[in-house]
Amino acid sequence: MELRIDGVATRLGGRWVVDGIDATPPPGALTGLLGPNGAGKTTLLRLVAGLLPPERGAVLVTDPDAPSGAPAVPVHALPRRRRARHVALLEQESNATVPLSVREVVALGRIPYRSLWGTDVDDGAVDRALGAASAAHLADRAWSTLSGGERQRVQIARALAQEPDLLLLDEPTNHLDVSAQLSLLAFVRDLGVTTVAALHDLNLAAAFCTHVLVLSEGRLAAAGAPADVLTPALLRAVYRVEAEVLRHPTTGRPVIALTGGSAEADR
Ligand SMILES: Nc1ncnc2c1ncn2[C@@H]1O[C@H](COP(=O)(O)OP(=O)(O)OP(=O)(O)O)[C@@H](O)[C@H]1O
Repeated sequence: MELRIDGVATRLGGRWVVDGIDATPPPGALTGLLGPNGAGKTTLLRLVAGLLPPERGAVLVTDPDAPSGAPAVPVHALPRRRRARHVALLEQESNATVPLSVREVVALGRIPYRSLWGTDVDDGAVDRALGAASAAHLADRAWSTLSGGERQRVQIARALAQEPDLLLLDEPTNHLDVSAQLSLLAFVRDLGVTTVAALHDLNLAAAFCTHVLVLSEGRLAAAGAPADVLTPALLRAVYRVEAEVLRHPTTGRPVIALTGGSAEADR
């Protein structure tokens, strides 16, 4: 799915928390959404998901159900059911108390595909999603008994079960051990689906993302390939840290070595 973020801005609590963002994440690839706490990443993901209408600008997507060559449309104008089939958002918080099994939680991702009368669930899609998220072994467990990392895998499986054309992930590596972080990001990178993931780990972003968007106080501070964007000057300006940017000996990707604390605190 093609996605264009066109001058998007919105206020929350009377403040512009997303303030005029223009970006075109590459279709079919993994884009990292970076920036310090409070920079506006979650809010931008909710705008892109169509859950929050922008006060200014528009989030434009190609409608997969429209004839080819049809113009892009604002995502929040897509009918809800159609949007739910094509756009999946994995949010940061999950409710731990719902009395469902893991398989039932993942099957929630299939709701937009159900016929009006049917109770039919596409077990194949649920199984594929559980497998892809390395959560097949959890299928019969009660959701409320899972650890944080296990819950995160199941949430990812639910988003994948939706078989979206646009996948939006808010800190998907949260709670995951290092091996699960690597396999999740390798999986979504190779999925061929337009994916935007808010990430705090700059080295994971540098290693797996085709493109990164760096937000700072609601504005786009930089966008492009990780090697072009993740420079010491950018890290100092946006994160207030001192860092050296090395090259990975085998992949050639940037490796960020933090060398000092807050540049602000050192002043
Ligand atoms: N409902 C709300 N009302 C008022 N302010 C809000 C609301 N939701 C978010 N904000 C503020 O908007 C700003 C952006 O928040 P957002 O959650 O988008 O940032 P973020 O980059 O995802 O942060 P983090 O890395 O900490 O998750 C923050 O200053 C936050 O306090």
